[in-house]
Amino acid sequence: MSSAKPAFKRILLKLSGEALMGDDAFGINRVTIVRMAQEIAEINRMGVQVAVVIGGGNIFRGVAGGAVGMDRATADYMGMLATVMNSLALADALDKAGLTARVMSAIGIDQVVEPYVRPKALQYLEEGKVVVFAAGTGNPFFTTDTAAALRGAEIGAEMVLKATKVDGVYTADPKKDPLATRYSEISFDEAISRNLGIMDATAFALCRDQKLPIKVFSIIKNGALKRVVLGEDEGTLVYA
Ligand SMILES: Nc1ncnc2c1ncn2[C@@H]1O[C@H](COP(=O)(O)OP(=O)(O)O)[C@@H](O)[C@H]1O
Ligand SMILES: O=c1ccn([C@@H]2O[C@H](COP(=O)(O)OP(=O)(O)O)[C@@H](O)[C@H]2O)c(=O)[nH]1
Repeated sequence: MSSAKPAFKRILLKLSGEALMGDDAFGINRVTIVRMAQEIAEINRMGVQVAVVIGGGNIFRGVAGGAVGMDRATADYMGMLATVMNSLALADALDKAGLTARVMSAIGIDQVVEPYVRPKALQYLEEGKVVVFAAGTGNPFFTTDTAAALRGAEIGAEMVLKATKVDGVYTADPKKDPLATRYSEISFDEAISRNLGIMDATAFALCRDQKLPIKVFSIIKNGALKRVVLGEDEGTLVYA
């Protein structure tokens, strides 16, 4: 076991919903979610307080519903409910990995999970429990990236760790432009002015205003989360 000291006391981890699909076409891939839970358990055991915001794109995306003629706000509520399902699956996997996880929802569904109450979330984190924030911000027209920025700021996280399908922020979308190159770091102002599609502008602006740095790194690469937490060179740092 490594005796290296983590660089953070409290982090907010954003997991892309689509990344939960693994190699499947949709839904939650068992192997992927179990591996993620184990990686979270590893950093939690190093003494890092971990809060998680999870996306819902593997199940439903509001924009997709809106595009086929659904009322956008209704479609967004469906997207938020999708994040609740992912949160329950992740909490279950975290429990099986030996951790204690608590899911807190931004929308009231008290029979399923407890509501988000900030002091309660802080208490859980202090106790070493992993808190999974479900239902995004609780508002349509937002994303779970913005929820990650919001909750990260609220709980006083030192950094937002965005685990996604790409291994950092590129000069252009690397899935569309094979010539795109990766930044090792980039300022919020530059990321916003260059319109880099890795995160929406609302999330970037909130983190910039709160001086909350973001690290974008690969969810696919084994051990990347631990390397980020140890302050090693991994992914792209977005700074204020
Ligand atoms: N400049 C960029 N650098 C890196 N990734 C980008 C960039 N622009 C767009 N992307 C896309 O952003 C996605 C990562 O964001 P994420 O929120 O995890 O995905 P999604 O919204 O598809 O669930 C990547 O799959 C990548 O294709
Ligand atoms: O505060 C929020 C967070 C999410 N969503 C909805 O939930 C969906 C899933 O979230 P997201 O697309 O951010 O997930 P990810 O890209 O991480 O899979 C979004 O498309 C929105 O429809 C929303 O309306 N408000």
